[in-house]
Amino acid sequence: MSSILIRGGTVVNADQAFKADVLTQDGRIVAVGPDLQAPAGAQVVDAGGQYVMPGGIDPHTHMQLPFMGTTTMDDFFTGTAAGLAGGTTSIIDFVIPNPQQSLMEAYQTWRGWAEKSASDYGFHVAVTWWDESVKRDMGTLVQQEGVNSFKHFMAYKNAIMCDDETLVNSFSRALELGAMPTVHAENGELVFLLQQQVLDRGITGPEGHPLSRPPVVEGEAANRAIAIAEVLNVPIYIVHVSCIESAEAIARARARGQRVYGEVLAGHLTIDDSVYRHPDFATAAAHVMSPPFRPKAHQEALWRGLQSGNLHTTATDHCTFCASQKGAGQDNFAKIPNGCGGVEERMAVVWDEGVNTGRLTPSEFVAVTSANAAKLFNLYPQKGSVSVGADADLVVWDPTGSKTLSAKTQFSKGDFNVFEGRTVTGIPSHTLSQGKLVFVQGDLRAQRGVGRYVKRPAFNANFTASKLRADVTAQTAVKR
Ligand SMILES: NC(=O)NCCC(=O)O
Ligand SMILES: [Zn+2]
Ligand SMILES: [Zn+2]
Repeated sequence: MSSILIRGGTVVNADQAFKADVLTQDGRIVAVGPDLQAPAGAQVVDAGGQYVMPGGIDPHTHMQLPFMGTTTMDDFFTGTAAGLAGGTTSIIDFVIPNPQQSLMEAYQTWRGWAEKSASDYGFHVAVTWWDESVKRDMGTLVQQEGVNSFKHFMAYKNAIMCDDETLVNSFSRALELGAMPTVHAENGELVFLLQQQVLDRGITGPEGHPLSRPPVVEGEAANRAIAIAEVLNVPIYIVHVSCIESAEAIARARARGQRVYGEVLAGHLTIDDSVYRHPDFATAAAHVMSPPFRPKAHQEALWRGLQSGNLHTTATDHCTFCASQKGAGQDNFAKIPNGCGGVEERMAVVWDEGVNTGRLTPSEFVAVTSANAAKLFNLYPQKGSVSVGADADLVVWDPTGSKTLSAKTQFSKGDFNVFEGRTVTGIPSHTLSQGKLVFVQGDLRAQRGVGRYVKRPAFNANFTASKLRADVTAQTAVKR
């Protein structure tokens, strides 16, 4: 039996914050309340002056991803370990089948890769093509494997991009199954065209990347995906919302009563597009991800989206490539592998820029770093809540602790840190995963292979309500 008593802290949940001790036993929270006694043999963590919060859930990572001719630096062990160092105790990663590859085959491959994880994890599965076997496999994944969300890339033409026919088929199937469709919203045809045009103008460096993926390209795809979801009466989740255009598309749809949810990345909240004009190729290329970082005005709109409740989760899209991998696009920005890190820094960056500036309360911070993702992907309250019976995935958060983020001190295997030199105030002092201390005052004790695959059952309430609404508002024929 292993037990930990976290004493003297302020428990922060998404709905309230209160002074209480937290007792864990065998991987679960068994008591939350004042003046708890430590059972014999329990370890005691002094949380005086600190917050005790649900461990972060990063609903968008890519560990060990084969992408654009190479594979990310962080695998499932190093990436989840880096997450634990930053207070993130669960990730939801992506199974991405090649077009024509069976979904089940790809799913089994990713499950194998993920066995080395140090923290708990789940998978969204991408639908990159369509036939009857895809439809059948979606059913197996939901009903037998605990996958309740499917991803659709509206970009990456000639690779994993979905056309509208696939979107419509897959969204319809997701509705039948009670699974959440999610989209990477960028118009891949326009990106393809603009990449050619920018290259033809002689712009071959990383500064061409944002020129080929302007906000309107993201806005068009977000509007299209939302419209398809509206017609089909299915909820939809838009990943890495980076700009005013797509944030407004979500806000408009929600104002019409549509169930649309939005995710925003720590990077898009804090980094602007000036990085692409850095004179050093490696520095500029290290920031190449899609959608790209945007002019500053977009950042404030994303914060307002989180504050207003029109955007719901914060993620990282953690997808690390090193300088030599990014060098594949030395003469052509379109060949630079897309992706940046952040799983280790998300919590601290969102706290520092969100809570320390008064944009978010500590409870709102918990909502956007864990509880909302847990609710949207049906993990709540097992995850995302400090309550009796929940998993003992916790972070003890020191609001006065400070550190300067850097590639030199990060645990992530990438050789670059997009938050380099940023000093953040508010950092984890302790992280607990499955009731074990895995990070203590800078000492990372992550263990390879102890992370568990977490099954996420199909949805009920949102989907039942959407179906009921469709029935109530159904068109009727005139009886003549
Ligand atoms: N975001 C990115 O640039 N790389 C990972 C794949 C994706 O999420 O689009
Ligand atoms: Zn994406
Ligand atoms: Zn991604």
